[in-house]
Amino acid sequence: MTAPLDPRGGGVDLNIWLGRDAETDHDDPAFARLAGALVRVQEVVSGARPPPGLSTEAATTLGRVADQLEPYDVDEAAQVAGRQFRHFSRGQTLLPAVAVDTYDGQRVDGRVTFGRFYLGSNGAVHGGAISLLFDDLLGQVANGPDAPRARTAYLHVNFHRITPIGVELSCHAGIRTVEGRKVHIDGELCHGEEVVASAEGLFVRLEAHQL
Ligand SMILES: CCCCCCCC(=O)SCCNC(=O)CCNC(=O)[C@H](O)C(C)(C)COP(=O)(O)OP(=O)(O)OC[C@H]1O[C@@H](n2cnc3c(N)ncnc32)[C@H](O)[C@@H]1OP(=O)(O)O
Repeated sequence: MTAPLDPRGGGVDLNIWLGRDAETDHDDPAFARLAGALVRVQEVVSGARPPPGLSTEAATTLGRVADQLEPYDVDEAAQVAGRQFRHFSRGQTLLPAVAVDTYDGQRVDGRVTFGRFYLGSNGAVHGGAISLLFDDLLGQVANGPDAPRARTAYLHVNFHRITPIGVELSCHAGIRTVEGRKVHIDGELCHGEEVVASAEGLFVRLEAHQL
């Protein structure tokens, strides 16, 4: 098995617990490395105050990279971003990288550190980034290995305390109830013992014509 690429330099397994690493036709370690490099650029650019000359030079360099990649545009069925199940964030550079510690089919416990890319202001993580984390984490639990595909019908997020950037937080999600096609999932984001945000989501399992 290919070692996951951790943009923060660690090396734990993740996403594999979804059981989706069977979809190896999309596994592309070189692309995952590219996504990891882009995550690093997002992070560094978000926190940098470079001199104008360097900004101009870096913009030219990044433009050149985009020019190189643009001819390889494919439709959704063929794309590899978001399908790197052996790598952090599945190679989807929008998502914060979650390291999964435990998963039993009903509940997941993991860790996440929001970097400067996710800063709202005043040292706090942007609320939209927290909602994104919950949508994906709860969504992955809803879409576990043996479960039918499900979509978020609603996601209710409560922001209890400022969520700090640059600090390792724990994140948790677990199925509360399943009623027919409706899966209710709860989530928490904690700084130490303190719950900084919580979420409650409804995921509706799709019918054949909705896949
Ligand atoms: C591995 C990848 C993990 C990543 C996961 C990320 C998850 C996502 O972000 S998905 C993208 C965001 N979500 C979407 O785009 C969904 C858009 N909405 C839809 O497609 C549809 O509204 C959908 C599928 C959720 C439900 O539609 P439909 O299948 O027609 O369900 P419908 O028959 O109306 O309702 C089924 C049940 O759910 C309930 N329900 C549906 N929507 C809601 C809602 N918003 N609030 C409360 N209840 C609802 C209905 O009342 C009904 O309940 P009951 O059976 O008790 O009468």
